[in-house]
Amino acid sequence: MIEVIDIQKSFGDNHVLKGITAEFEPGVTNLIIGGSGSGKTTLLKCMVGLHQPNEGRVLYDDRNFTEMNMEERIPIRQEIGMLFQNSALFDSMTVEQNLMFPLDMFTNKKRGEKKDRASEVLERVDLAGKNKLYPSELSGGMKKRVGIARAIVMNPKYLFCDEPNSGLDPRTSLLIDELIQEITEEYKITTIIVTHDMNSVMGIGEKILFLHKGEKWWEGSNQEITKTDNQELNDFVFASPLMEKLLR
Ligand SMILES: Nc1ncnc2c1ncn2[C@@H]1O[C@H](COP(=O)(O)OP(=O)(O)OP(=O)(O)O)[C@@H](O)[C@H]1O
Repeated sequence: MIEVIDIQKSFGDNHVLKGITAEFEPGVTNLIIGGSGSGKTTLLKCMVGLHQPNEGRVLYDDRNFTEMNMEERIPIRQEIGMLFQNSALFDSMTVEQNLMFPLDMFTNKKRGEKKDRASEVLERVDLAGKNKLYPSELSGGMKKRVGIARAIVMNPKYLFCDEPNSGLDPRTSLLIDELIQEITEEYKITTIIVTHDMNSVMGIGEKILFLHKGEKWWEGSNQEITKTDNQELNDFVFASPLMEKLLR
């Protein structure tokens, strides 16, 4: 479980996060949603240590990440998988080399073991046999799958996904969402997804945190989100006329 307790973050005079407190459970997909500029990415960066919050704490299974120095954070960092918006694969490396990169960096496994692990995770994301391809030879959806495979290659306890559907068509988005949800359940990962995609919210929003102007405005599930009378949340959920038609 990850807990954030009273997280505050400012950039100069811009008070972006105004005291966020939340819990993220393992084995379920936790979504952070909100309008542009509401502070979603800033919260995610505070959680993984890319930003230092001005106030508050981030606890990884009761371990106070915020007060650790760089060296003390290493074991927790190794338990974190990250899926970036653009998949962030190394273009000059094959799929297999991309997958072996974290294993080369952080483990003493033998080459054969690393290759086996790369093949194992590729199979898990339905890309068996694509080891020798380069990212330029893959579709956007396949790149995301490789990104997911790389994020889980170290068997993470925690998985952070920043806009996992950006740039994908609706059908591929759905498949990527389902894959993330399956992996989360299967390996009991604490998964946190930053998104503003309402399809994802309705599809895999088991636990949803809605940020508004740097505050936790609402939290609940996708079952509850369409029934709230919270005005700002309704404005977000029903921003598209299609959602209005389908869900009202
Ligand atoms: N490194 C930074 N330096 C200064 N200001 C920043 C920095 N990062 C974010 N901000 C500011 O923090 C606010 C929240 O930005 P953030 O990226 O967290 O929002 P968001 O909810 O993720 O938005 P979006 O959905 O558009 O990605 C914005 O006003 C932004 O300008």
